[in-house]
This record gives sequence, C-alpha cells and structure tokens, in this order.
Amino acid sequence: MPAPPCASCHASRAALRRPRSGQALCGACFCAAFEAEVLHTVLAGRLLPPGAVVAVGASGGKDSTVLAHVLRALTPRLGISLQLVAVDEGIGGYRDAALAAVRRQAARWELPLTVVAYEDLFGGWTMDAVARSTAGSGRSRSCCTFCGVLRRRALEEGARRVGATHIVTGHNADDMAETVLMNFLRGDAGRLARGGGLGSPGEGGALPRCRPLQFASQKEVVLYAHFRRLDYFSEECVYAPEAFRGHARDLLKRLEAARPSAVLDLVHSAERLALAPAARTPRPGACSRCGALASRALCQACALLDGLNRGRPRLAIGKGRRGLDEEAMPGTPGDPARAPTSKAVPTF
Ligand SMILES: Nc1ncnc2c1ncn2[C@@H]1O[C@H](COP(=O)(O)OP(=O)(O)OP(=O)(O)O)[C@@H](O)[C@H]1O
Repeated sequence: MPAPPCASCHASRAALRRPRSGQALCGACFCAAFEAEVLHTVLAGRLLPPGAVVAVGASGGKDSTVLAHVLRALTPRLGISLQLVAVDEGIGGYRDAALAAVRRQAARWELPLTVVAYEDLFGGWTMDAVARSTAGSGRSRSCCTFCGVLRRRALEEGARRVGATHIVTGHNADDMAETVLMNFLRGDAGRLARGGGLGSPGEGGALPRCRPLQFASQKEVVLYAHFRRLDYFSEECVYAPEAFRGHARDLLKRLEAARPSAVLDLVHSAERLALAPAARTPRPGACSRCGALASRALCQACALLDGLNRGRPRLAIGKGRRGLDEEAMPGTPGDPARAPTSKAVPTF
C-alpha cells in the first residue's frame, strides 16, 4: 500500500508518522515542524534574548548535533550568534572520535569551536584517571557523578572563554524524564525542584543555561537527524553501562509502552512541582575555594577534586553524609599514586 499523502503539504508522500501525534508527514514538513517547535520553546520560555552569544555544549552526539543544526537555522529569527564548546573529558577510545565529529560539524557549518579539556582545567585529572582512582572503591558507577559535575564546570569555563552570555545543552524530553525519575527514586526533592524548569537563570554569577530540546522526544531527534542527514557520533560512553540512569531508562521505556505520554507527563510534572518549604535546598552561597555557587563550604567540583587529591574519592560522593549523586545535572581509598598530580587545583 502506498504511503498516505503528507498531512501538511499534501503534495509529497508521508515518510513518517510522528510518534506522539500519529500525524503522517513528509521529511521536509516534519523537519519544518520540529524547528518551529524548538523556536516556540525558545520564544515562549524567553530562553535566548536577541543579541545573546550562545555556547552550544557540543558532544558530537545526536542531541547536541541536532540542537546546533536547529539553532543555526533559527539564528536569523532569534538574532543570536552561536559558538560550539566541546569538553574533552579524557576518555580513551570514546571522546576522540566524538570530538572528530564535532570538528567536522564546526567546519561544515562554519561555526567557531573551542575545546576545553578536564586535564588542563582540573590539575591533570582525566576521566580515565578518575575511573582508575574510584575503581578501588568498588563503585565504578560513581564515574558518571564525577563526570557530570566536572563537565558542567568545564562547559561554563569554555563558554566564558568565548564570551558567551548563555549556555545551551541538547537534553531532550527522554533525558529530562529519566532525570526526574532518578530524582524521585532517590528522594532528592532539592534536585527535583531545581531540574524542573527549562533551564537555570544563572544564579551566583553562573551563565544562564537552557535546554531548547526539552520537549522533543528522542525518537523525533533521531528522525530529524536522519532527514537532515546529520553526521553525528552514536557510540555510548565506555562508563555509561555502570550508570544508575540505565535503570531509569529501562523503566521509562516500559512506562512509555503502557502510556505513550509518560515521558512528557514526567517532564511537565517536574515543572509544576511545588515544594514544601522544609524540602527546599538551602540558599546557595559561594565556594570558599573557587567562588562558584555552592550549598556547602566547597562547590561540587571542588569537593570531588578534593576527595580525588586526597586519595579518597568517596569523600564527596556519599558514605556517611549525603554526598553528590550520580550525574548531578546533575570505601577504600583510591591509590594516590594513580593521581596525575599530587595537588590538583581547579583553574576556574
Ligand atoms: N563532552 C561534551 N562537551 C560539550 N557538551 C557536552 C559534552 N557531553 C555532553 N554535553 C552536553 O550535554 C548534553 C547532554 O549530554 P549527555 O551526556 O546526557 O548525552 P546525550 O543525551 O547522549 O546527548 P548527545 O546526544 O548530544 O551526546 C549534550 O546534548 C550536550 O549539549
């Protein structure tokens, strides 16, 4: 049976059914609708004002590739300029190939690219070195905790270097729903409340951040990349299989099979969540070491680096007190001899 006509242009044959609405569209109309929806998210949420210099967190993966491509198409409408900022976490056999994809994108789209490396920013620590150091604790899944916190800091640093006024990341609706589920499962009311909106306003001198793909499903992101023939890197991080997020992802897939709106329902429920005053996180102050926003004496990045440098990576990720949780969007002492430097001081 031939495909039905496109429900939008009525001229071409439909090439897909939109996963949520079931609408049959041709590739061109789907891409136009997808871009219009991202534009609406940005305008309705007042995420990126005209004149903004926007640092796109570019990982080379599908989400940030789609985000950069869509924002580039919307640049004239939004009146913004774009900079790609890529973070090299120092993950052998993974990040180099992903960075190669980012470099190809920057060249093809004629966008300036800046790469910042953990190794340079964090006193010699790469993610591979962190993984070796935390392996002794028997908690290799804490890799994602470290990486999430340090990447956030590195992205901020890269964005500042290029004079950005705003940071955008490619988190899609599925990523957001997974995070909401994880926070619920951990009873982390503070993060639930913080993670609900479309981004953060840039408290304490941090640059404002937002997620323009927050309402786009992963399936549609993949479809957009397919129809626009985008070149992206699609392998999973070598440390990801250990992450707690994988359980939330599996659970979400089953929920979605039973209730297709589960992903967006979760995203919206977090947006509307009202917290009792007792559950709110304390008013953040400044990190005593680097001055970044912190709810304790040290910010998350400095606390993690402190633990690593003292050969006690678990210090900052739990055990004995409520530490950081995996991927903050967030045992036995490690072997100090594995640490790349004896005294790593963040350079931010
Ligand atoms: N190494 C990196 N450099 C710059 N930005 C990054 C990096 N890793 C992740 N990000 C940003 O954070 C977002 C979420 O990253 P995450 O690791 O959850 O991957 P993802 O959902 O698979 O996204 P992507 O498909 O873009 O890699 C990315 O879309 C990107 O904007």
